[in-house]
Amino acid sequence: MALIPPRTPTTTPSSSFLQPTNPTLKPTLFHLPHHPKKPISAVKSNPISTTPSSQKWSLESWKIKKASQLPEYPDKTNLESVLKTLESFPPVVFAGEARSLEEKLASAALGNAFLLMGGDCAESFKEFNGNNIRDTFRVILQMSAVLMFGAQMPIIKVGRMAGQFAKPRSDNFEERDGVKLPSYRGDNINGDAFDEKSRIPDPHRMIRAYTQSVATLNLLRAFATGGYAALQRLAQWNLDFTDHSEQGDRYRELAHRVDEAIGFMSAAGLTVDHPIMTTTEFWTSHECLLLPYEQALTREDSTSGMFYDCSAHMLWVGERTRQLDGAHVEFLRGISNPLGIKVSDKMNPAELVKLIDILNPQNKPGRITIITRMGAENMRVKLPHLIRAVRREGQIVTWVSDPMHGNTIKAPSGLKTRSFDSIRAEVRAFFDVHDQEGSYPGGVHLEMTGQNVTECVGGSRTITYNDLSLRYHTHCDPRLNASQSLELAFIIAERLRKRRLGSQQNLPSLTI
Ligand SMILES: O=C[C@H](O)[C@H](O)COP(=O)(O)O
Ligand SMILES: C=C(OP(=O)(O)O)C(=O)O
Ligand SMILES: [Mn+2]
Repeated sequence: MALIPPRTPTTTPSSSFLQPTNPTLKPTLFHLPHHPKKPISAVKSNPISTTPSSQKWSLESWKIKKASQLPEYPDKTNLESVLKTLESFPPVVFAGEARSLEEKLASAALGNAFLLMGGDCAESFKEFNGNNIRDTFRVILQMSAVLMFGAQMPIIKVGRMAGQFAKPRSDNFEERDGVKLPSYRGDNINGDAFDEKSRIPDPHRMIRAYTQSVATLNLLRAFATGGYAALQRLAQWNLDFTDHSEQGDRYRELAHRVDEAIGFMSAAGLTVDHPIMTTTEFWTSHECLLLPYEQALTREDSTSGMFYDCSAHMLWVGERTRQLDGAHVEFLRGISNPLGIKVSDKMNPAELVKLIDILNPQNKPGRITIITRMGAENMRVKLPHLIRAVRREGQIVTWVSDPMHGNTIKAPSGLKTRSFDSIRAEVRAFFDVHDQEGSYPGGVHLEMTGQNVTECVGGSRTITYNDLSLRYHTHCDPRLNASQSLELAFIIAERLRKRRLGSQQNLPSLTI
């Protein structure tokens, strides 16, 4: 893999990174056409202002666009020097891996695989240790086993891990007891302690985030391929605290059935020590928010001549930064990784069609995952129109539900939380709408952890408002704990199972 040329010094070293520093960098080579689609006729007359995708893209073309949610670094020289260092560092992932994830996502778009994306809302420097990484990985493996059992199709496992640091915020400031400070924006930008110094954006945090990402991915790869993830060990993934719970019992029962199936395969002479059985594939993703960092880790792939953001396999654009003519969309259209688009109830069908066209002009399957997050009621009203508009244009996308971000509420104590019931209701609405529209529910995107935290209320081991403060450790949004995650996986698996049986027997309606 060829590395990008060293950053050309800016003419005005102190200028904001919102200004172009080197407009002569090579444009990307776009993919060859894969799937012809109809012209975006419905959108041609749309007044929404856009970036013509014919305009030249470069690594820095985002800098002349309006960028929301980016920090203003006080010391620009320091920033430039950190970015140069990051540019000289090795990529975190390899482009070929991102391409292989894209292929898997293409099969989820057609209903032949299911995507499980999960991890912290915000990774943190403080909670960086092997046990946390292992526990989140382990609960994702457990959920994947449960889903695979129900769906009987491949489960694509993607962690919100090894790079999920930067956070978009609703408010630029936070006020406590009459003191007003800039908001915390993620450990790669500033600190969450409520004091003036912590809240100043510090570019050196990007170096720490990079090293943490690399170490996290190193351990994930070791777990995925070193024997920990072998299907024969399915029973051993059970976490201690699910031992005497409903979820633990259900999981044990499933593990027992898988063990029996493996015993049967082995007796029949099938090779159960094949890598398919003893290793797993695991990918990483995060929100493509902190553009200077993402640019610094973008490399031209020597095997394809295309640019890949090598900070993660998959990147997504957030609900707050997905403006058609904004900097984040401009950056993302030129990188070749598979992309997610977060979509709330504020998105209208014509705008979505246009955004997909900007980011995937060649209509490549697997390139675009639409992650809807709007609450159950909005979902039932809005999602059908989005699906129909995308289908009318012949655009191929993978539809995924994020049942977390449309359901955030404030507990009486003031802590942010989400109720398990509203999360389940949104997942149910997602499946109902896809059944109704004849489209494919391609996956789920969850904020979750392997730890026994008390951040979301409800679940079968009920967490109440009063319990929230017991183990509320998140740096940003409330996460499902391991037991709640597994419970949700069983609910989704049952829905996938019914869908499978329904399609086999042509049953008309399916319910959770
Ligand atoms: O994770 C998503 C956003 O960063 C988060 O929901 C914003 O939270 P806020 O509304 O407290 O700023
Ligand atoms: C910021 C996030 O989501 P959204 O952009 O959907 O609000 C997130 O996934 O943490
Ligand atoms: Mn979040």
